[in-house]
Amino acid sequence: MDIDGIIEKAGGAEEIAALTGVGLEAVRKWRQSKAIPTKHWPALLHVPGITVQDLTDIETLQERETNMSTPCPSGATAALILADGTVLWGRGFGAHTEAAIGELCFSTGMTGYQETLTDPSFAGQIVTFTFPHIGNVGTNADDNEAPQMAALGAVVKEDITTPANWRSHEAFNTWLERHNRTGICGVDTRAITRSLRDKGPQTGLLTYPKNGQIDIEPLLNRCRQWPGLEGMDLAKEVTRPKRTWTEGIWQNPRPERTENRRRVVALDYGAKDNILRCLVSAGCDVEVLPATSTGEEILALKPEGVFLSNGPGDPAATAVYAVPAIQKVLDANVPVFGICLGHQLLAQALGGKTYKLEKGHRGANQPVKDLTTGRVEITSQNHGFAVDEKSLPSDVKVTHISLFDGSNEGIASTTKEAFSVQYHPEASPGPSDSFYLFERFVAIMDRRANAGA
Ligand SMILES: NC(=O)CC[C@H](N)C(=O)O
Repeated sequence: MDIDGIIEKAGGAEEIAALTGVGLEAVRKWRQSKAIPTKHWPALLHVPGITVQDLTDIETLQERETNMSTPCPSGATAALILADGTVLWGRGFGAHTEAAIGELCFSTGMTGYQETLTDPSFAGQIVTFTFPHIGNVGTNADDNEAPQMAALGAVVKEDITTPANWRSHEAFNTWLERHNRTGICGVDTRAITRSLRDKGPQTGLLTYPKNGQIDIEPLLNRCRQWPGLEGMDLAKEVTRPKRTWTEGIWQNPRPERTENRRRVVALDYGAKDNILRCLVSAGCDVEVLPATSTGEEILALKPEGVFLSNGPGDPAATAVYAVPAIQKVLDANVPVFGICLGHQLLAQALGGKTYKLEKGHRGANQPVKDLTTGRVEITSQNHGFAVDEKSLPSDVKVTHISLFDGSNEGIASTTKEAFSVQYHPEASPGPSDSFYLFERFVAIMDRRANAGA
């Protein structure tokens, strides 16, 4: 509500002047300056119908207008613009850009910024890190989850310092620049996080122009025109060509199984490399196929199991080509294991639906309960969509739930060898509580091989 709205609510300028005792002249001044000095708040709050929320709304509106008309404040070289009109000025780093536009999200992980930014699931998104010291351990050649950086940009609190870690090969800002991606620091990441938690997902625009000229109005319009992630199939943009994957994880919780290895086809909807490493370490020989592979192409490789990877975008959009392929695999009675986007695709292939979460889960400390064992796992997560449990047919059971908001975190078919989880058991970054799922997948294939299936 703006000033005029408040005055109207109180019955007009004369009325409000009389009720508050501030005088008509003062009320006129509020109108001109579009602000109400806080010293007048207590009197205003006695006016029937006027709430603290009304007055804070005005403050926010006014701040926005000041922000928008302010030319780049001294020292600021970049800005993060939100679709609701909020402008956060800061210092840019990495590659210059006039406008990087995407869904603004936040991740609460305290480690693993390099893994997060190279996780293809973040395509179409700008990541705000709630942990303030991003870039402090630099970057290295081993921690990428994919060769390209998928996230559109990074929003961080503190300035990027000289890397302090023996594994660092390159400073975070030069690494970002080499990946042609932009960062902004010096912004209030807590305020962004609160706003995203209160209002839900929002479009953000990151600008760090070479010439230093930032004109907010046209950029805000561009930001508002971005259609949002819903309906976007991004898996086909980040998927990689067919390849054989042979590398296992570096710190294997168990010795790698060298005998009776299982032939697995992994569908790459935007797969993180560490998932493929986990499959290899658990005992799989992994052939990776691109996202759009058909059921026939998958089955032609005679897999003993099919793995469905994580990935970006709206699972309902990717389902158009992925679900028919997965259904072919299920019809052929080949065991299926899915992670994150793979979980959402399996749920749809089994007859369920997905929806956009009001508050996405992103971070490495998300508690999940395994309903079959009662055990609680601390998991790594990164998703903005979820499986709608109400849409699941009766032959699909819920196996895991989030202890943060009760949303679905895992399913299993009661008639097929198919199961999946919404979280990231490969945990890169994150705790390795959930490695057992890779072993569970291999155990299913072992059982079938031993039974001569
Ligand atoms: N990490 C993932 O696979 C994310 C899946 C999906 N893009 C989501 O946001 O829910």
